[in-house]
Amino acid sequence: MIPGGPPTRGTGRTGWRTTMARAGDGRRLIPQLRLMLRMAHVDPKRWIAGTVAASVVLAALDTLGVAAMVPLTQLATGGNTDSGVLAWVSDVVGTTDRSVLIPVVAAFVALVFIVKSLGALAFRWWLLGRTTRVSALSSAELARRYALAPYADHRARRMSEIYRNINDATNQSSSVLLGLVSIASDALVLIAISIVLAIASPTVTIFAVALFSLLVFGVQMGLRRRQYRIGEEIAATGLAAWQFLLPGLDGFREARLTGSSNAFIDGFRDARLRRARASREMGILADAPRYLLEIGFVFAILGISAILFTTVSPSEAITVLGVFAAASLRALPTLNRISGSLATIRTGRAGLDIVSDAIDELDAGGIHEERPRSLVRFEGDIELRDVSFRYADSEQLVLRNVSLRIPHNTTIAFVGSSGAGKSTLLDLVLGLLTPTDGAVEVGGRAIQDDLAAWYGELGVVPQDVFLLNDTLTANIAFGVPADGVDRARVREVITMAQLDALVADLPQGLDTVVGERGVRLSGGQRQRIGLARALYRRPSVLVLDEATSALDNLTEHEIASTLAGLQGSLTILIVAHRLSTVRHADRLIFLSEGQIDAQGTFEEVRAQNAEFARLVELGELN
Ligand SMILES: Nc1ncnc2c1ncn2[C@@H]1O[C@H](COP(=O)(O)OP(=O)(O)OP(=O)(O)O)[C@@H](O)[C@H]1O
Repeated sequence: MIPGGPPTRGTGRTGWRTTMARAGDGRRLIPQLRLMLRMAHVDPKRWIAGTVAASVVLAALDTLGVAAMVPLTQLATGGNTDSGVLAWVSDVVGTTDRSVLIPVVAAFVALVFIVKSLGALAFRWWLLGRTTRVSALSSAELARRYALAPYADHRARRMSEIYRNINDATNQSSSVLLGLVSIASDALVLIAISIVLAIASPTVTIFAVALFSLLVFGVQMGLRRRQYRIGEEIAATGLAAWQFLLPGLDGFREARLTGSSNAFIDGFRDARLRRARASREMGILADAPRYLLEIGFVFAILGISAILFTTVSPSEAITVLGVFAAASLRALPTLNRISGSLATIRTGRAGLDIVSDAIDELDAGGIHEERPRSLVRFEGDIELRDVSFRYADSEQLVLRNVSLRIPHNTTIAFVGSSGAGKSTLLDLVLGLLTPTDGAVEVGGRAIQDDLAAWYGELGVVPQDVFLLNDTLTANIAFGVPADGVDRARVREVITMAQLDALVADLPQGLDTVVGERGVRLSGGQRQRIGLARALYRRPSVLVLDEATSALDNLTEHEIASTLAGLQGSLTILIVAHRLSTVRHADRLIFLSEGQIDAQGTFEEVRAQNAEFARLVELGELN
């Protein structure tokens, strides 16, 4: 573990501590599973009906197969064909000749087992299909809720936890579902087998059921808590693995330059090794009951033989033993599967707890509805009325009673020293953050009333432009399906963002793949693509957040002239440290410690505010 590196265990609401406290809390299981099925848009009633129907058919076939062993063993041991089951069988087949009856009954038994095995395989196929689908759909739904969560909540989350929850925890959760359904259908089979055995010999049945129940119950009670713990360890190590992998690979440059790549990967390796140990223990604890059951079976055979050979005739004893052996042949794998399913459920519970806690937390935060651009548009001046803001995890107000009117189609630049609150103010105007007090209105309407409509008005150029691994066109039309892209508009914004020379240089022009696996672009080129992307949407408000920081002087000058050309035709909001970017704004807003200290033209603010004058002098805005 690297000093100061990521903790190996989560401590958030969805972390391991909460799960530890609840290990074994069976009351939450059904509501949690219902929640998961709801997330996957699966109707539990149809699911349960299908499972019960299939399980009943399979159990009936099982019963038939085991029951058919009675006449078969009776025939083999020379039982009388004039009475009982054998008389009925001879009647159906139409002969009492054993050389005909034995192969016919044996063929029937074989047929029943084949049909039952194929049926069981089909049921498993269906069940696995349903549970893996639930896993995929609930994972996608969780990802959707994370992606549509309020921005402030998102910023407070750890990416490693989001990745772990969306991937590992949903997989663990669906294994609980699979385990439960498997147990339900296996239990039906066991009951059916016990009924047949009880008809053949009640004493043997009571003995066998008591012995196996005791074995299964005893072993499972012993394993219970350990299996929960293993599930928690798997969830915790999943989180730890992401926590080391992300800085090691996402933070590649920093890791390389600080010589900490190996330390991060060592942390990742330790987490994976811990997980491997937990997985091994999980496998052993799931398998161990099987061996104990097999030993139990041998004792059962000995015990039953002792009972039978001392109480009934040898031929009757052999018949009952034959039925018992056939029943055990079916019951043992079923019991083993039940032990395995119980292990899966217990180790999967940690994941289910994590997913349901995450959903509770996401639901409490609310969800942003994405809608197409509304017909009722936001038009007019932007007005901040007495806006104060505090981040949820902090006591201090970052902005205090800010009141400000931004007239329609003007260009406003926000300036101030680092930490003054510029980006926070911008996020409030964008509607990404909600004021703690006060309101942001446009044309007299609060933007929070219809955020989707407000977002439709905005074109935002961030400091760090996110590039899709796709063509330049797709990167500019961001999110618009290929057949819906307005190529003429793409060309227009390419020119506006001073990208013509770049396009001319690219091997396939606008259709060149850029980004991760395509042509690498410089920081300045990325920022210009960001500008083209923002303009493509024909915004009525263009927002640049440190968006010219990576441009060389010449490009910055050209972008500034593009902005100057746009000035007056739309509202432009700029946060920048560069003097040349903010110099020609209609108005500068100087922020200091969360309040507006001065506003006016560049020269007016310079004359009014000593701190701003000093920043200009020090070249901090240059
Ligand atoms: N998520 C957060 N939780 C708590 N405090 C925060 C959070 N984000 C920012 N802050 C604090 O809010 C204050 C304003 O930050 P903000 O990023 O708005 O400043 P800024 O003027 O844009 O700074 P810079 O020019 O350095 O980007 C800072 O003191 C910062 O530490």
